Amino acid sequence: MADASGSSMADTLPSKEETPDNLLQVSGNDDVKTDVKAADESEATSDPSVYRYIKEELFTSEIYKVEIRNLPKFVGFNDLKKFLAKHGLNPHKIKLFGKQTFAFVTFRNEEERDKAMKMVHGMQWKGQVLSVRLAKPKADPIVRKRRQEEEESVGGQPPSKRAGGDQEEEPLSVQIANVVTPLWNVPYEEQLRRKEQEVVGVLQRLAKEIGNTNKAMLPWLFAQKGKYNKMCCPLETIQPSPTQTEYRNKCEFLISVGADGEDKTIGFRLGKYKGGSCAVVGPSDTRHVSAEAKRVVSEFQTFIRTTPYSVYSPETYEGHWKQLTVRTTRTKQAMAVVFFNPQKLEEEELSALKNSMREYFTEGDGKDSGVTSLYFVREGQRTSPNPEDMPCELVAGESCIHEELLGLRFRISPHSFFQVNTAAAEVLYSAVGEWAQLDQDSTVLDVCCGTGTIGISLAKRVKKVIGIELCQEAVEDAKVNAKLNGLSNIEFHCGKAEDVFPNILSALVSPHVTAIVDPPRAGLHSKVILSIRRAEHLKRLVYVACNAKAAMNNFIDLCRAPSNRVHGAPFRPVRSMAVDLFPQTMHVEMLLLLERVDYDSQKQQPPPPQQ
Ligand SMILES: C[S@@+](CC[C@H](N)C(=O)[O-])C[C@H]1O[C@@H](n2cnc3c(N)ncnc32)[C@H](O)[C@@H]1O
Repeated sequence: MADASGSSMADTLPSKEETPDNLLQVSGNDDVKTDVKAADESEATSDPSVYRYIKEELFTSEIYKVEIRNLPKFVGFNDLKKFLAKHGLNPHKIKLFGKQTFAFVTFRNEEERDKAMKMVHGMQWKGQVLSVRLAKPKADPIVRKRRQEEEESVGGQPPSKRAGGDQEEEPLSVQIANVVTPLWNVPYEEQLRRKEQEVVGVLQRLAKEIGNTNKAMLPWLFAQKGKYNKMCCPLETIQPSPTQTEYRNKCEFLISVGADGEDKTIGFRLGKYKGGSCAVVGPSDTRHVSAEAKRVVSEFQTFIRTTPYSVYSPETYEGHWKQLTVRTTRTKQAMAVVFFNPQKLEEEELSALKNSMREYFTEGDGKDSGVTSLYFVREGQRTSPNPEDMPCELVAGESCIHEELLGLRFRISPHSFFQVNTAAAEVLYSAVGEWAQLDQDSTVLDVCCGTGTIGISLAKRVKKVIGIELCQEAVEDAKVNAKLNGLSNIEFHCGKAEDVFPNILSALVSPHVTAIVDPPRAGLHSKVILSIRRAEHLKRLVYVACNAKAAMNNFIDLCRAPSNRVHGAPFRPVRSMAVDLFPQTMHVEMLLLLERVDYDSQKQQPPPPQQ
């Protein structure tokens, strides 16, 4: 699962995304309480510092925010998103508040916001006349919390000390383990059992949903539920990760003040920014981080402590050092990408800093750190929501790293996605290959293909592979990777799957088409699902889900009865399995094989479309 930067990463790591801009991420009604409070405060507060994060050169959609009032009762996040999409509006974030009849919606720019205001204000929806007005940006939670603490402070004592009394705190190594590897003290067998249970829950729910949305499947469903513990299909034994510690090949570390009081510390954030904490703890005791990554962190920490530049504070927006991303490979290469806010530094100062960094890691004390690819990112200069647009300068070494997987070789660029657990990805891809039942006549559609790993691992068995991927850098990698592995029956297309997939699919005439989809956490856009449904020559689909709950709507749409909206025979789930790519955390990857219902071979008439 991942994000636009390429992280399907079912990732527990605190990341740079917890900036104020992202605290109001598009979501359903999950954190209603916090945000009702935030909504009140965005009206009430007059403290200007809580809005300091809105600086002209930074992208934040909070400045293009509106409040839509008088919504019909019981509309959900998806209803509102669809309603706005129907009118050509594409919001950046939507926030609804439980049973309330208002929502906050942000846009990417003034033009889109103004268009929404004009269009939606006065519009009728389910008998309600909507009203729209400008809304204030959300207050920065950490600054708000500090203000609160100051107000509550008695005799200068920080509130944490007052509340804590004599209670002993757990050591920092335990506290951070609880945050980033919450299952660290659970035996691995038990971790696997819990994850399998999660997937059982998903398949049981899917059985219910299929029953509700496709009555023609009820006899089949009834038999399946009877055989498979109320699930819609059999669940095979969960596949463990070959290694359960030090397995991560990519980690995003923050640079901040250490929870132990040490300045300029590189590590994981102990609490959430939303909860008012910026302190970090180094990864030396963190189980899933590799020894190689720990070495890079340690060298980087030594280096930044020699520089005159302070750590960036998301509270004051001052300071420089912000984040370090480390990627390592089995081939003993390491990519380090450091995020630095230049503030008002002159170009010469920045050049001098980059030169000293280059020297340190190529000739100085850092030369044994293992870094083979060193990047410098000017963090404060982001003017767009797309992380690929961030200027990423190569300071030393190679521009890419290379990983080995299933006997193949893969180039990886800084923005490209790559599964974070290489050994477990081999288990996952092997199962995908087996389940897809391919032969020399098959055409494979590798949807959300990243650096081409899945398609490339299958290409020798099939006639043709077509990969589709949003990230330009990943597509370039995928093309190089096909060549590196001597493959010529494979092509890659760059774009959003929802834009390019329908045309690719309708142009395909082969009767042996299999789709393998591996989308980011939120799942596939409904346009992709609808075109899969319409393409009746596509009989088999392997769905790789890094968040099976979030993929539920996709599963339901693949299986629901045909209707005016959904054309083409439905699919039904026939096989499923979990693969543990993320030991010590609750995340797990789920595989679901779906096959097209073949009415002909069942001597069954397709049911009339349901309205
Ligand atoms: C979970 S990763 C899977 C990548 C690849 N299959 C692998 O195993 O390495 C999801 C990929 O989808 C890409 N992506 C995100 N949104 C997309 C979209 N709308 N259309 C196409 N690709 C998208 C991401 O850049 C990322 O590379």
